[in-house]
Amino acid sequence: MPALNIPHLEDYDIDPVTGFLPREPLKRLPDPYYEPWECVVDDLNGLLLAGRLRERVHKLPVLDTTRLRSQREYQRAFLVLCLLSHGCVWGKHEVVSEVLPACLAVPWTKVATHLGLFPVVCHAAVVLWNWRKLFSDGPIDLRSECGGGICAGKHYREQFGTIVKTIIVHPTPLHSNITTLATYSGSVDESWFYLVTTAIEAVGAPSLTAIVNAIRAISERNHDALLSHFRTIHDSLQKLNATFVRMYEKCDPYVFYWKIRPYLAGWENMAEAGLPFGLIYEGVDTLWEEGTDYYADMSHLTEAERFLRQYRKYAGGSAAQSSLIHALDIFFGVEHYPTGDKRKHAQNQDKTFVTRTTDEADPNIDKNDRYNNLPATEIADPMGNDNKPHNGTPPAPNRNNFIQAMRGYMPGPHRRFLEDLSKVSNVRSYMLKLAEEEEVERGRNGDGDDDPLRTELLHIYNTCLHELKLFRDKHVQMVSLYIINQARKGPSIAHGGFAIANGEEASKQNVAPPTPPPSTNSSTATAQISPPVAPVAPMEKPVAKGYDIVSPKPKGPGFLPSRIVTPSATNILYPQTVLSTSPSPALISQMLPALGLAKSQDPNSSVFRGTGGTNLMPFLKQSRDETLDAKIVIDGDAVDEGVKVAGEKEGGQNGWGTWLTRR
Ligand code: HEM
Repeated sequence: MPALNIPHLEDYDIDPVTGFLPREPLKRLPDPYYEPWECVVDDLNGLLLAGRLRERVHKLPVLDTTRLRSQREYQRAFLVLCLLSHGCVWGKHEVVSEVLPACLAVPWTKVATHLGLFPVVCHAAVVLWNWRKLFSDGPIDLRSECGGGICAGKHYREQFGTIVKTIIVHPTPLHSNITTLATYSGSVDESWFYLVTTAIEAVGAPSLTAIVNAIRAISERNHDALLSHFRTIHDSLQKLNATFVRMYEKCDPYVFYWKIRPYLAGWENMAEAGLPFGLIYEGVDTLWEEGTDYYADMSHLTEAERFLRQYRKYAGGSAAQSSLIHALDIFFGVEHYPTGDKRKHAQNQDKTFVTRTTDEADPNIDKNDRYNNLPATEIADPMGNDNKPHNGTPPAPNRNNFIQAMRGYMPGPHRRFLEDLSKVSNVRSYMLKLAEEEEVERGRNGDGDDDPLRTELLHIYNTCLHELKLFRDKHVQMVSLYIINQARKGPSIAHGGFAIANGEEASKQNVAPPTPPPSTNSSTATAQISPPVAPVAPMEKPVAKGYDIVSPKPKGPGFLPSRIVTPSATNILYPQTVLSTSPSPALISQMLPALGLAKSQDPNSSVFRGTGGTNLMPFLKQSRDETLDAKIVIDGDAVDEGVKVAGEKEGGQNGWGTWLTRR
């Protein structure tokens, strides 16, 4: 049998201990030449709050990226440029900017190209390269041995001058050992959002070594070793799930949706957020290409085509870009298909691979979704490593959906790892072969007892898949709470904290004007308002509902409010004081350009978009179901029936997660 080309983690910038995370990211670029960038990052939150980030950015020189010396320096530069660029484009309560100035666009594009990325914020920037340890000898974890958690009541001996004191650290599972290097909003919620994901990468790291070792164990037919690697992966998956739900502890869904998420949006499918064509990278897409002396002749293009050529479109940051989850999917043979394509993993029915292609007409598939039109990917040689599929059936899984597209947003070496892993990962095929043997044995003896190790392997394979499916269950619940519920409820302070129209401008728009405080320069506030809103019906008597925003009964088309209530004593500095007398969230969304991706949505709407532009609920639920489909069934029984029942209780209708999402 030809030797398998099993990837070595180190060849792909993957650490055997920390996985896709570097041992420790660089905290600051060491060359003083890059201080102008670092200084703006130091002031980022303050500048955004003051509405002066763009002003400061425009004063930056166009720095040369050839002075960056190492991969870690490039990674730090990329994070810095993501922070400045997304801050600059989305602003804070400002009209979105569709041009990125050359001082950011040029170096960002160069650094991104070096790292194999697109110049847009991504999981690698804000999660993999955006943390540091608080105690250098502690773990990269949200549970710190130093602070307790797993070390109940640990005693520390600390020396104070000549006195040695014993300090008892009280155990609490809430102690953590990591913090972020930077955030857009300056909020602890944003830090926590990234840190939970960083910790997930850390607890998932041992599974990467186990994945490559398991593939090796299969090639050596070493079942004992294979079982041990499966156990490592199972352990990682359990920790991953336990870490994942800690998101609820310190990341408030409201803050996430209204204050954090807008910064993570990209410029694809973002017409509603104010970028209908994408973003112009000033100084990057010129007619002349300096390096090659190439002149792009555009004379054959229409004026409209030339206009559109100026813009670039990229999806925004999402943990869908986590190489860890992709690696697990590849290893277990989880197949993802275009959203709406309900094909099953045919193995469970007839032990063949799926053979249907996307050419078949399927009314559920959105043909206009570019993620549904990607080329098919290769899959591993099943079993024989001879490029011939197992059982002679054609391996034609077509992983051409959003999840596949997200690989374009991973660092080049990590993406290559996934590609190479796909070529050698024969685990599923092997497990199918074991399942066939088990079935034959059961047919013969009425049980599969002749090889308990084989039964155990099949069991743990399914149990791991069950954990992965649980992760996706919990994820769907989390997305409901953090996105869908927030969008439906609308901003909970009068105007989401955004500047609102006053005086003449407001009356033009039939918006009740707030009274500015005496010292306020009204022209600055009105300058923010641009799109006209549909006329609204005359006002009725206000209805106050405690701290809730007045929810008017919709009349007429859409969900435009039937009335707006005049604030009697408006105080724009403390808008909470006029909560019950403010315009409805729906109207606010329409009158303000500055909400970006944060929008209230019709509660009856069924389409909610992710930062990557997916119709997120059908997409995420399908992804979860596809994980379940990969389980191996023998004679109609899942090999892990017991686990399934227990898990379903946890993720089912009466679980605490469900309670949370109903709040
Ligand atoms: C507040 C927490 C979170 C929210 C609101 C959230 C939201 C979303 C959304 C909207 C998508 C759809 C894709 C898009 O359009 O961007 C998505 C996909 C995804 N997210 Fe999250 N996410 C959260 C946390 C996480 C964490 C901590 C992970 C861990 C790695 C994660 C992993 C994924 C993965 C792997 C996908 C791709 C779909 C799949 O494989 O099932 N998410 N997420």
